[in-house]
Amino acid sequence: MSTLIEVKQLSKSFGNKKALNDVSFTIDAGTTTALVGPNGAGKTTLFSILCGYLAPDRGDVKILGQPLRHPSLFGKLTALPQDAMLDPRFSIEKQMSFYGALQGFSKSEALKETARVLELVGLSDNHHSQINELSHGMRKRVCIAQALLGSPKIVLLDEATAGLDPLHAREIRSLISTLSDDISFILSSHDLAELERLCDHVLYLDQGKLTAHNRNAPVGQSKYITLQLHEQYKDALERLKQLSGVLHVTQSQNKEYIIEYQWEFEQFDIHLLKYCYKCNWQYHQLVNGHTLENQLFQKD
Ligand SMILES: Nc1ncnc2c1ncn2[C@@H]1O[C@H](COP(=O)(O)OP(=O)(O)OP(=O)(O)O)[C@@H](O)[C@H]1O
Repeated sequence: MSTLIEVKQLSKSFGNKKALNDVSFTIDAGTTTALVGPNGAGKTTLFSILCGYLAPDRGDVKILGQPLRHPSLFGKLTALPQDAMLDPRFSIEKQMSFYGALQGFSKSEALKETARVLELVGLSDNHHSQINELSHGMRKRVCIAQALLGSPKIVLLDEATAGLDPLHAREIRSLISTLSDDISFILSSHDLAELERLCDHVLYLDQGKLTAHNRNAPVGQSKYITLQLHEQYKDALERLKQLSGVLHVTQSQNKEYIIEYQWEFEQFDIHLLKYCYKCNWQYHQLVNGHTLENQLFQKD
């Protein structure tokens, strides 16, 4: 698997404030990465450095094997900033082809490229629409289309679904999921359930310090499954501990259990579901591994 981004010992301060403190990680091709962290953790600073908008104080960054701001990276890494704005005075086609021209496309190529990306985001019928004729979800899709101009390999999306209603947020998630076969996305969001569905690699930043998690990697000799039941059933914790193959069970929150089981146990999920059925428990959700929230915030 080829490495898309390699960051070594990256630091950035604003005055006395260490926004990024000795951050190192790699991102491989074909992964969708979540960038998670509380307010002020350093996410935007990291995005800004990767985009070349901000220079780091220290550290080494390679994107597609090249140093930051290398001319060959132009158009290969793009970003949708958190508060991307569209100009209400111009049609979508006009704005997009303008951005295409800034990327070096001729007028006719820019129009062709605009048509390509608008089709990708499902807005082929809206070339001539003005921004104020579009819903919030459609506007967000236009911004994503803008980030797709020139067929980038890496796209950074800062809070791509923030402020959208559940339906439009779902539309955007499904769009990202469809496009992620060809593009490696790095998504920053405060919505852990959203990142859970879309990402296989998590970068967790807190006060400028980073820990990385591979959500699919088995740990040691056991595996984990997170079970959410519909109700708080009597003795569920004790009964789950009795199930064959189970090594350890913790109750992470009301109605939710993290079950550690023997790694060689095949189809443990089916085994567990049959057990739920036998106990007359209705289950709400079954997630292989820890839920992202548990993985990041629970010490067990
Ligand atoms: N231009 C700046 N000048 C001074 N301090 C800054 C500047 N940019 C960021 N900081 C500080 O650096 C730290 C990291 O900020 P950053 O915006 O990267 O966090 P974030 O994780 O993106 O936060 P949020 O989730 O709230 O968007 C914060 O303490 C912030 O106040």
